[in-house]
Formats: sequence, C-alpha cells, structure tokens
Amino acid sequence: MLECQQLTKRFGERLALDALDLRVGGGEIFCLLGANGAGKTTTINLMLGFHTPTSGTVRVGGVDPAADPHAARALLAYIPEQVNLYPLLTGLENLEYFVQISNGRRYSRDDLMGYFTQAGLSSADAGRRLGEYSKGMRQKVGIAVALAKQAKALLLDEPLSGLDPKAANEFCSLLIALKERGTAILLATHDLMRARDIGARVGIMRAGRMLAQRDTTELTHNELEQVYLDLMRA
Ligand SMILES: Nc1ncnc2c1ncn2[C@@H]1O[C@H](COP(=O)(O)OP(=O)(O)OP(=O)(O)O)[C@@H](O)[C@H]1O
Repeated sequence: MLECQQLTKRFGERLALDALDLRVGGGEIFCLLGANGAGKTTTINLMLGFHTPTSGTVRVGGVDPAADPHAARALLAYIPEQVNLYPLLTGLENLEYFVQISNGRRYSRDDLMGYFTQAGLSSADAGRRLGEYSKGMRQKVGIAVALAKQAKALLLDEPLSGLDPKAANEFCSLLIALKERGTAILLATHDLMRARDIGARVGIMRAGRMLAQRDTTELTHNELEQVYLDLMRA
C-alpha cells in the first residue's frame, strides 16, 4: 500500500533522505524510529505529495503522490503531532468539514456520530467546541476522519508525544483496531516501547538512511532499545 524505492530527498546541500526502501502492506503497522532529523517527517511528507523526490520512487496504493497528490491523499489519512482543527467548531462539525473537503461526500449526523464514537469520543463531546478538547481528543477526531473517509493508509507523525499513559494506550488500541480493518499504518515515533508493542515491524533511521528493519516478534523491549542505541552510536 505504501512503498518507497531508493527514495532520496535533498533540500539544497542537505541530504534529508538517502535511498530509502520501505513497504507497508494493508493491515500492517510499521513504526519509523530515529533521532531528530533522521528523515521520518520527510518520508511522510513525500507520501503526502508535499515534497517531490530528488530521485527514487514513492507510491501510495500505486499512485505517485508527486504526480497526482489529490489521488494519493484520497487514499490517505494523516495525523500530525498537533492536529490542527477549527477551535470554534464543535468536534462533530470538524469531522464533517474535514471529511467533506477530503472526499466531497456529505454524511448524515447519525453516520458522523457513529465514526465519532468508534474513534473513542463520547457523544457528549460531539457538541463541544474543539478549542476545549485535550490533545488526545483532537487526535481521536483525526482517527474519526480516517474511519469516515475509509482511508486505505494512515500516516502518523509523533502522535503519542504529550499523551498521558492512559490516553496513549487508548490511542494505540484505536490504531490496532484500524490495522485489523486492513488499514496500512506508518507511525513515526520516539516511543520504542509502544513501537515494539503495536508495530509488526520497526525501521530505524539515522541521517536520512534506513539502518535496520526488524520484525518486532524477534525482539524484546530491551533488545530493541539496545539495537537502537547501538545504531545511534555507530
Ligand atoms: N523543508 C525543508 N527544508 C530544508 N531542510 C529540511 C526541510 N525539511 C526537513 N529538512 C531537513 O531534513 C532532515 C530530516 O528532517 P525530518 O524533519 O524529516 O526529520 P525527523 O526524523 O522527522 O525529525 P524529528 O524527530 O525531529 O521530527 C533534517 O536535517 C531537516 O533539517
């Protein structure tokens, strides 16, 4: 569903991504790990068609996002670290608006409420203004958008940072539920423990390069941490 082959991105002299190979299939959670500046956000931005590759290819469901960003984004949902929604609209109005601009469809209030509650938000919160929502609740509106537009793939950039342990746990359970519905999930995170728990595979990046990809069933938490630290030191 998500595929990069020898994907390279330069910003002037800076090599942000260096011949990245990556595949994420439907029903799989792949976690991208790496220090600040490793190239995780650049990878996601290339999938969204926000940047064009310097060389190599990126495909979303077979679509080249640089050539046809609208077609690629129609297949995707994206949850950045800070979900930017309209603070003066209610949670449900935000859901309605963002789904409509992404696929042009209008949903009944009952359908919208169904997606809202499937994303772990209560019907009592639907009428509250977004500006009153916590970070975890705003992230869940992002999940509701993914559910409503039936996104084939979900891209998440540091969604767990700043969430308390209970909210992070709930959020990870939602990701697992989406995976089980067949969604391909690419999650950039610094949280090695949760990456190990929810990812089928992890990829460890440094300075634009994918240094290792591991099946999480092969590694304990401590082993993953050791592999990560060894690669960061090398
Ligand atoms: N628009 C841009 N113009 C110039 N350089 C950029 C741009 N976007 C990213 N970079 C550079 O590309 C490299 C990779 O950045 P990127 O944001 O992809 O890293 P990251 O792994 O997401 O880091 P973090 O964990 O801090 O979010 C960095 O050196 C960054 O400064």
